[in-house]
Amino acid sequence: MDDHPIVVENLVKYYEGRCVLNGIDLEVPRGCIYGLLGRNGCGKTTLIRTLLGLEPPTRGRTMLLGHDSRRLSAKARARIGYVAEGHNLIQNYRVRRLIGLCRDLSLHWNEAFFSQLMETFRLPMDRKIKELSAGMRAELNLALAMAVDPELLILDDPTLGLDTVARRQFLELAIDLIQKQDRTILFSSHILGDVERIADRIGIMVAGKLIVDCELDELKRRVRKLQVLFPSEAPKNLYITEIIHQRNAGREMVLTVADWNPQKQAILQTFGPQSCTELAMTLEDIFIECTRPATTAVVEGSEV
Ligand SMILES: Nc1ncnc2c1ncn2[C@@H]1O[C@H](COP(=O)(O)OP(=O)(O)OP(=O)(O)O)[C@@H](O)[C@H]1O
Repeated sequence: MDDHPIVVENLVKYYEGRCVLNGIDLEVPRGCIYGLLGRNGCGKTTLIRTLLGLEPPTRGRTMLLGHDSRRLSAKARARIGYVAEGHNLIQNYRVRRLIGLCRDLSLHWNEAFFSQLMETFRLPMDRKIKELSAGMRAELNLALAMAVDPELLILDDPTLGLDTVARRQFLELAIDLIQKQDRTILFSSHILGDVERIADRIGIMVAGKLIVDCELDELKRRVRKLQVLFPSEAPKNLYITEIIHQRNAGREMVLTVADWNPQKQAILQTFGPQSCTELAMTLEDIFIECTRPATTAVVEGSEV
């Protein structure tokens, strides 16, 4: 359990009779930066809130740092940093006062690291929270979450509202934190380039299910996009399993497939293609293919 600060077992969550988390299993290893992806409303925030014990599961359970999320002690909570989506902070407090309050309340406050963050973000200490821009609020929230020197940092869309420079600074800080101290980070984001830059493990959720859960390199190795040209009309059905997406246009077929291997290649060859060219894929391409409405393929559980 210690090697996996986040454990999710068969998690099911219903809201008003509607299933929003549908049997999620997940283990995030220590020292990992886990990027949680998914289209709007697929259940990322609900999963994160359940992990933190802010929402009860309907079935299954979640564990943080070896403790059941529903019974996290104050001591365990002190080892976890959390930035909620939307950056809710006490609006009438001035920045300086809020920082003081958080410093007083926290069991572990890393002043040196916090000063480094404030040096980076340069926030106006005497301004009220409600007078800050959305980006400034995001920066303050991040700084406060990181300053408690968390062993586990959970961030729900943390760079929402940050400009390009601030986003890059945040990503560098996150990498710093993880490399120096072997901490674990789980973050959700819609900015695929950022995720690709820092995450080493990826989860992709579709309609409450975790359809992808593997290392980023592994995901890129396993999901292939092929442009295949046939002498006559491209066949409608290749009888190859785990096709994520297939688009036919006359003699041409563009195929996105999980777990491309020699057996599948041999099946393709029986259809006598003239040429088969592999197309480069970014994480964003893979994400788009995996979250298309017709997608049923699953790329998960690949323990590397
Ligand atoms: N308190 C709630 N009561 C009822 N339904 C809810 C509640 N919270 C979330 N939902 C629903 O659960 C589903 C998942 O929402 P959630 O906020 O987890 O998605 P998300 O992936 O974080 O979306 P986004 O990327 O837009 O933030 C949505 O259909 C949402 O409307």
